Amino acid sequence: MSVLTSRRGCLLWHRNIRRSVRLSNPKECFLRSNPSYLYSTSHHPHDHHHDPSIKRTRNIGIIAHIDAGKTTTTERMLYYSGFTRRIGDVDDGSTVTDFLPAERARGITIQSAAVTFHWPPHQESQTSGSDVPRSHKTHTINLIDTPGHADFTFEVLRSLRILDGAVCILDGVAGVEAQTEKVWAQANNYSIPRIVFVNKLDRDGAAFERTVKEVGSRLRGWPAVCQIPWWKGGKGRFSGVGDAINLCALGWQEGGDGKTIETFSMEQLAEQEPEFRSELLKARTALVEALCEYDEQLLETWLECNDDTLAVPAQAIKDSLRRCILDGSGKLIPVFAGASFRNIGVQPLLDAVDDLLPDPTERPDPEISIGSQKAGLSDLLSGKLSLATSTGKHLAKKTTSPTALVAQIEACALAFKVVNDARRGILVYIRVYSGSVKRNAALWNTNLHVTERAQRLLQMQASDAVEIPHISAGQIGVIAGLKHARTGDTLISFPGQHAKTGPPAPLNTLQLRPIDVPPPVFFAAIEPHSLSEEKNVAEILSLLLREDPSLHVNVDEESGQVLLSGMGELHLEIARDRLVNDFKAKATMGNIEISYRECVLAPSGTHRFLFDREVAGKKGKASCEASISPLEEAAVEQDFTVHRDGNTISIHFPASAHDQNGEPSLPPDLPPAVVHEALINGAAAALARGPRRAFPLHASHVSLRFNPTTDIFGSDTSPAALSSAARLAVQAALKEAFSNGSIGLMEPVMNVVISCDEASLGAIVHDISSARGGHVLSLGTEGNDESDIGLPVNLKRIYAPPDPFASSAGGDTSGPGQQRQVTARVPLKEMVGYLKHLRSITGGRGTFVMSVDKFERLSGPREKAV
Ligand SMILES: Nc1nc2c(ncn2[C@@H]2O[C@H](COP(=O)(O)OP(=O)(O)OP(=O)(O)O)[C@@H](O)[C@H]2O)c(=O)[nH]1
Repeated sequence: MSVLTSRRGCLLWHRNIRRSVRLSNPKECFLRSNPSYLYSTSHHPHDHHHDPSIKRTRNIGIIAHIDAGKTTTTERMLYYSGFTRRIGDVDDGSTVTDFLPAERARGITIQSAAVTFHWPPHQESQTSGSDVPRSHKTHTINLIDTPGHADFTFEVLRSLRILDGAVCILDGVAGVEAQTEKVWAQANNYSIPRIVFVNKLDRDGAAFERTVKEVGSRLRGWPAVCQIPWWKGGKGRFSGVGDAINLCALGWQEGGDGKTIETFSMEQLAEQEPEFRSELLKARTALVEALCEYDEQLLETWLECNDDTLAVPAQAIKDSLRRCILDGSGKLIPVFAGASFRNIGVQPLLDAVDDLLPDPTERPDPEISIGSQKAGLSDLLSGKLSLATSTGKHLAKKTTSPTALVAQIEACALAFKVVNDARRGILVYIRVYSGSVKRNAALWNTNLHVTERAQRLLQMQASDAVEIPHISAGQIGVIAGLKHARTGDTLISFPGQHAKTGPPAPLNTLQLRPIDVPPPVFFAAIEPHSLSEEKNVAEILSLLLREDPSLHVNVDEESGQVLLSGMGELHLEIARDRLVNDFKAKATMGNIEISYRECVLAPSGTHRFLFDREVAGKKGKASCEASISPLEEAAVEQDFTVHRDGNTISIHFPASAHDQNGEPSLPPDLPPAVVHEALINGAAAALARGPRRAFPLHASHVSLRFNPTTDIFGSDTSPAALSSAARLAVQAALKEAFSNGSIGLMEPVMNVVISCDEASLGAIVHDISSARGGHVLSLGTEGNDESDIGLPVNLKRIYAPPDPFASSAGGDTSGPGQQRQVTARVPLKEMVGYLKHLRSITGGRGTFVMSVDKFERLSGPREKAV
């Protein structure tokens, strides 16, 4: 049984225990009643000599379903912080954060921009006094904007991994939507502390109670209602909120800019809004009771207040909320209320960001990969991680110990966004995880293996920028002028590093919070309007790829056709907009099509290819042997193996070709790393185009055999010649497989989650399983279905104030329970245009999300239909 279903029992249990050990030690009493003291002394694993202002830094994001009001809320935040002089309006396209023309036109956020502002503004802050709430001291807020559409999931993931906290905005009419659930689950994976803001409470049909219950049923955490909506006189205009933490009401003037907030004490409410006052008292009791189930410290305070929930100090409640959400599990979810568009509720939400969300030093150690090991960054930096064993022979040869090497790392940062700014050129947004990136530092890019100099460092304020001398751990900033760094690359600064090969291995492979990008499933041909445009179009495409590495470009070796592939139709449409409208490329994008794959069904023979031709005016000669087999049958135990786009490529050197250290013996101008890269790139190019229908290969294993004595021809053997030899040898193997009839076709199969009401369930299941060739995996009732997302929550116990405008069906706990959730696996081809169909069979109420499960071999009749 869960904690939540045994609320009362659990409370009593705590009380008994606590009563019997009544605190007698004054120091312990002090610690318990001053949780902030506990915070400041807590030792944190990666708390290495941070600048004190880091405690007052919040790196947060706003996550929401499309149209929930993220942009509107951000704009209000910037306005109240004094950052902008007028309130931007999404509908007239003048907002600060959505600054790409494509975003303005669509009114959706497709690109994360980080904006730095201060809350509260300096003139309103207080700094003296130890019991001053956090929200009275000026904090630096780095707000990272995240996109809301499913096609931009990787944008979302890339932003999520650098956040320390998030505000999730819900539409108070639509409630919790499919995309919100998806992003919420991703935020759970990254353990990001979150608070919820129920927006649009001014709209007809707004239902705070229903939305709160959906927070419980669909986000699977306990909603801790911190504010309740205030409709004047019970059913009038939405004009403010009741604050259950501070026990007061906050009122906003109709039609004003929202800067002036009128506070109403409980005494005033007793006179003017007695019913609202009594609801607020209920909310306070429910809040304290809920927190006590998760937090013994608050339970203690409550007992000290003689069980009077109203006597519990506001600060103790804030500290408790903070502790309860710090682990990022989403088990308890603080809920706030407002209507950003009417300028209601935004300032208290900002206070909650300061008060409840963590500073960078309170976050868990960031994940890294180094060589083939996975670990935490502080384990590496503190020397706890044993590097020598991971890469054995590489480090053994070095004279410096790995610990001493690690100690020399000056800075470690993650590039989380690349933006082409019309005025400033290419801007790379970074988050620094350790040390400090200084102006002019040489930065080694551990993904691309190049060094670049950070010539200018900026702090971005949406469309304005301020030059800064360094960006230190925990902070977010921008490097201007980098030529290579892409979204997702790790940059390290290591004094005395070699400009070409970077820091010594394995430090040169250090990667922060790596994420897996699933394979692209849609593609379209890009046709430059003329030959002279080709180069320009190629440059723009490479910039698009730097911005968004979930886009891929393939140039077909034979036809010369350029194919752009991505995660979804909208993903490619936006790329086209960027290409044609924003970058003015003179090119056309063809139809968006499903990206099938080819696979090898049986192992091929071994093919040797001797390449002997002039490449760019220079003689090139090299040879190589290749064979190809189905991945599951291959014994992948070669000297050197890499995974590429769902395939593996191995290189095997004959035993005679190794030196005494076990490294392949190669001429000095062709070191192992160069030979590996050239051969792998050649093989990967061959795999990009299958012999049957020109689709990329998938689930295949290439084995390359390379003998330096017979395959290298003195100075005629360049890396380009090696690549060509490998490519042509693999192509020969593929050709053989094709002529033997052993090339199959594969299609992307999606995991689909459809939310609908009970009435449309039958029609949806029938359509999915008979018309679309899908398999229904489960039919859950939201809220009852035990999934791995979190605890099942007992809806009946959740507190929320009654909705004054509830429809006849609403108002009881069964409301959200009627929602059903269909989980199915369906071929992507059958899901094209599904939203329209779903809307028609559900009267517009059904929603769905999907993600690639895997590629599956096509059966005979389906294969013919391709
Ligand atoms: N009535 C009302 N409308 C609102 C409120 N907040 C936002 N809106 C409207 O809702 C629409 C969507 O708001 P946005 O701020 O663009 O939403 P978003 O979440 O940023 O959307 P994307 O950028 O598309 O993901 C706009 O037309 C807003 O004017 C609100 O509090 N009340």
